[in-house]
Amino acid sequence: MKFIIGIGGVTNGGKTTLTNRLLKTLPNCCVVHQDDFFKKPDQIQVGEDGFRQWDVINALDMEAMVNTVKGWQENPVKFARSHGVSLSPEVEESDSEQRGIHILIIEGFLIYNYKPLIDVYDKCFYISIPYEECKRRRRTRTYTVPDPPGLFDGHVWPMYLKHRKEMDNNCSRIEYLDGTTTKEDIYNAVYESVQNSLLNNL
Ligand SMILES: Nc1ncnc2c1ncn2[C@@H]1O[C@H](COP(=O)(O)OP(=O)(O)O)[C@@H](O)[C@H]1O
Ligand SMILES: O=C(O)c1ccc[n+]([C@@H]2O[C@H](COP(=O)([O-])O)[C@@H](O)[C@H]2O)c1
Repeated sequence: MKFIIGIGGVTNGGKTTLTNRLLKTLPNCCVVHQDDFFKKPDQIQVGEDGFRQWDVINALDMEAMVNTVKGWQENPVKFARSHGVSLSPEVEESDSEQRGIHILIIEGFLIYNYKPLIDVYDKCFYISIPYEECKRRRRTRTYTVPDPPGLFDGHVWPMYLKHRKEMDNNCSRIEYLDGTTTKEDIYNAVYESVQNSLLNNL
């Protein structure tokens, strides 16, 4: 069985933290990080506001991201091996590539704002945190391209609000998580919800 989990959420909401924990506990679990598909800085347009427009879907090579997801869908065993993910004995010892549960986590801040991806998820999660907490966490973070002064209020947060509205209209299956509760509580809620869905799908 193949099963795809979406972990979306606002920047610094805790997506990577949650994903890394799930990767350690879910069987045969691979990941696709949306951040790995950012285009190069010289390909990112400068907007009328004077900022490079990083927080829009065009800043990402979404075609390449979808192709990576398709690669997993076509052969999750091959994908796991080529990404150094260890497989359960049930899968390793079987002659059939189809045996066992294969899980893919798709993690990122705009994973529910791109039409070709919306229908791939078996489970959709979204982590939110309030403005002040988001701004505080973002200040402690260094991206490959550091934030210029004013980027958060001038671009990041307004784009988040816009995409959030778009996403709420696009996808009705999302389970919302409060990113200000503890890492442990968030992980437990998601793990339990995934387990229930896996049992129902068997
Ligand atoms: N539940 C939480 N409570 C407090 N801090 C958190 C929580 N989850 C993540 N963080 C912290 O917030 C920051 C951003 O987390 P990260 O998982 O990298 O976010 P994202 O991948 O959504 O951008 C990190 O410093 C992380 O330790
Ligand atoms: O990873 C990069 O190359 C990169 C370069 C410039 C900006 N980013 C920021 O990455 C943010 C999304 O990632 P995340 O992990 O904070 O959800 C988004 O708000 C962008 O402004 C990321």
